[in-house]
Amino acid sequence: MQETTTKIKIKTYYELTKPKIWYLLVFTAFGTAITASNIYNIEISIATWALMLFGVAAGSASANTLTNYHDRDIDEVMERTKGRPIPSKRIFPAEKARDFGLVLAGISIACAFGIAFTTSFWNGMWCGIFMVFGLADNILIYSHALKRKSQLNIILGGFSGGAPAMIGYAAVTLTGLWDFGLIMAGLVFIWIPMHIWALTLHFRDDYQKVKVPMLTAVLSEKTSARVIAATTVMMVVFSIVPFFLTTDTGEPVMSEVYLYTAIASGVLMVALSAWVVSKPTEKASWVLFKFSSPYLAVLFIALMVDSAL
Ligand code: HEM
Ligand SMILES: CC(C)=CCC/C(C)=C/CC/C(C)=C/COP(=O)(O)OP(=O)(O)O
Repeated sequence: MQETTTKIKIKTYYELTKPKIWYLLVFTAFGTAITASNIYNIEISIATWALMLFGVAAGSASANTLTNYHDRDIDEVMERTKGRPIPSKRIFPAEKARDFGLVLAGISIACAFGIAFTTSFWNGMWCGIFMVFGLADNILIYSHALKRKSQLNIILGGFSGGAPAMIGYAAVTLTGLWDFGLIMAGLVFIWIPMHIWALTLHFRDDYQKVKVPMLTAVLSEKTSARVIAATTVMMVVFSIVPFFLTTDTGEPVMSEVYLYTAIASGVLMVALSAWVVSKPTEKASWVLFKFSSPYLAVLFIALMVDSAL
């Protein structure tokens, strides 16, 4: 049956937001909220869930849409991105995408601050602050300011990756926000280099074509593979930190369930990164990249399960 034009348009705008990416971003907010709720025994209202999850989805979708709009010139050239809605003219003029992204940004900020009415005033204020920070860091600092200029673009531009986790936590409680909340957001931040540098090693020719200085598109394949392995080891070592955290009553927040999950999944990632070092081929880096998202999801599942035990 012929798909209606409206249905095609909705699917195209949905595709523009890069849903595969914000599914995981929303999942980190969800996982952080469940973990905080279990540790401090706090009930999360339906209204708070709705504002938090929809807000993070809208915020991440907005960031992805507005960075797609900003990068429409290089996306048209890169093999990996030239089929996207803006370069392929399935959304035309491109300003329609920009306006869509701006509306989503407004909705996401309203949702985040709205948590002031469902949890409490300062919870909502902090959620709003983290949302504005996430949008600004990803759109302005990463995409506009650093992506085409600095080999460390994903470092300063990567803090936004932790914003959903901070929003998920602050939506539930401000107790432990700057230690346990920050650690969970830090799991996402420290995961980014392995995640993206494995991908950019795989697509190095694409990035060289558009002169985007991703570190592993600029360094030699051999050095890039070593950098990826080093960031993977750093990520795996950091992933064990939650096991040593305690509440202010000295209660450990995690048990061996989380510890063994983090170690087992970490060993797999280190082994994959060792494969990239031994054979810095496009295939090895692609496999490491494809495993990176499930790996992060497994860590957040372990946090949720262990905090419920
Ligand atoms: C500065 C930070 C980041 C950069 C530069 C980055 C870059 C990328 C790129 C270029 C892709 C491939 C997209 C495509 O070809 O369609 C990708 C995929 C993805 N990213 Fe990231 N990313 C970053 C942070 C994050 C964060 C924080 C998350 C979630 C917590 C995330 C989740 C994903 C997911 C789920 C995919 C799809 C993976 C797959 O296809 O298996 N990314 N990312
Ligand atoms: C709360 C909030 C708003 C948080 C925002 C966090 C966020 C959207 C992170 C996504 C980062 C990301 C996937 C960048 C894509 O890089 P790229 O544009 O270089 O990828 P591309 O080459 O595929 O276009």
